[in-house]
Amino acid sequence: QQVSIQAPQSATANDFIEVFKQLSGEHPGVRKGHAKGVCALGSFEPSATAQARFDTPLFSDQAPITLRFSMGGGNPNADEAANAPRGMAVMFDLDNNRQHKIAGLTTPMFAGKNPEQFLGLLRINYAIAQGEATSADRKAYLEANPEAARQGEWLQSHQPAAEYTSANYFGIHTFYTTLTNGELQAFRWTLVPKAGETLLTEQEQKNLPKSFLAKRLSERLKDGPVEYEWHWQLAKEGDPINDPSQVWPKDRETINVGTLKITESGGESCTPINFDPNQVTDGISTSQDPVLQIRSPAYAISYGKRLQGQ
Ligand code: HEM
Repeated sequence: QQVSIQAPQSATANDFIEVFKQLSGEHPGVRKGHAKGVCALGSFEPSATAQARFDTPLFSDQAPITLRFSMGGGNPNADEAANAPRGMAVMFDLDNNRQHKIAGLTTPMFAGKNPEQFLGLLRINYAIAQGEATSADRKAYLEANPEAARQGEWLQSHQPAAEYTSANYFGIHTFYTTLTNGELQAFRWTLVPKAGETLLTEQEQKNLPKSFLAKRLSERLKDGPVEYEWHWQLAKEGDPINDPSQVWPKDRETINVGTLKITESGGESCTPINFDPNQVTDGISTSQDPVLQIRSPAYAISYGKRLQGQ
């Protein structure tokens, strides 16, 4: 197979399921992305500011939440000390049988401005693993597709968090919310641990076993709940809406829309959930970010396969 430094012309949800399988092998019954993870439970308390400014049932009342923390990638035995993205997914159980879902990463940006750039990067990684391409090919690809390089650069220049609950998680994509005056406002979210970030030292990274995050989580929760503030950054005219490889300027107005409190971990309550972030409640809508859009069919294929034991 010829290695191309151009991103492919097209990328389908099935292309991703295929390349995840190539990169990580077949693991029947588990998620095709973020295969390794742990469930948690808790509650969400909206802030008075969120209730005053945004017209959505997401902020009507306190709500139970079901969460899953995970390692990026399709390997259920992933090394948790690696400089790799981690995920946090939350389902909010709202009144009147409504639900809202979010799923973010520990990196502020994604590895590509569109699915094609990300797919090209994964294909080069696979070609390298097969001995059919070299790191020079990868470098040439990233020079031709600089947006696909940003997430990797960020990961190389930041130590991973010491615990699942001591990291910031970024929603990355743009969503819209309805203001109480009826206008639409574009926003991006971040979950910020109230106790702050703690990072692995390079020494710990070398010595830790492959799996330590689920244990650290259950030990942490023995000391009491862990809390996150949920920050919504509001767009200004001209901010990139549909490009998840670009972050917005830090000075944008940011609202603390509420507190997520995590009380328990373990069990299987999150296993049968498809945390598709396009499944939003009333008063919230999705942007046309093509990476956000392709997540629905990719998650649905993965969900269907794992429910069938494939
Ligand atoms: C082309 C882009 C992407 C593809 C093809 C993709 C694919 C997948 C797949 C197949 C799953 C497993 C779903 C399941 O079986 O329930 C998954 C899980 C996940 N993805 Fe993505 N993803 C993409 C982009 C992103 C982005 C941009 C983020 C964060 C902003 C993200 C965060 C997550 C998280 C946190 C999970 C784990 C959810 C859980 O715990 O169930 N993904 N992804």
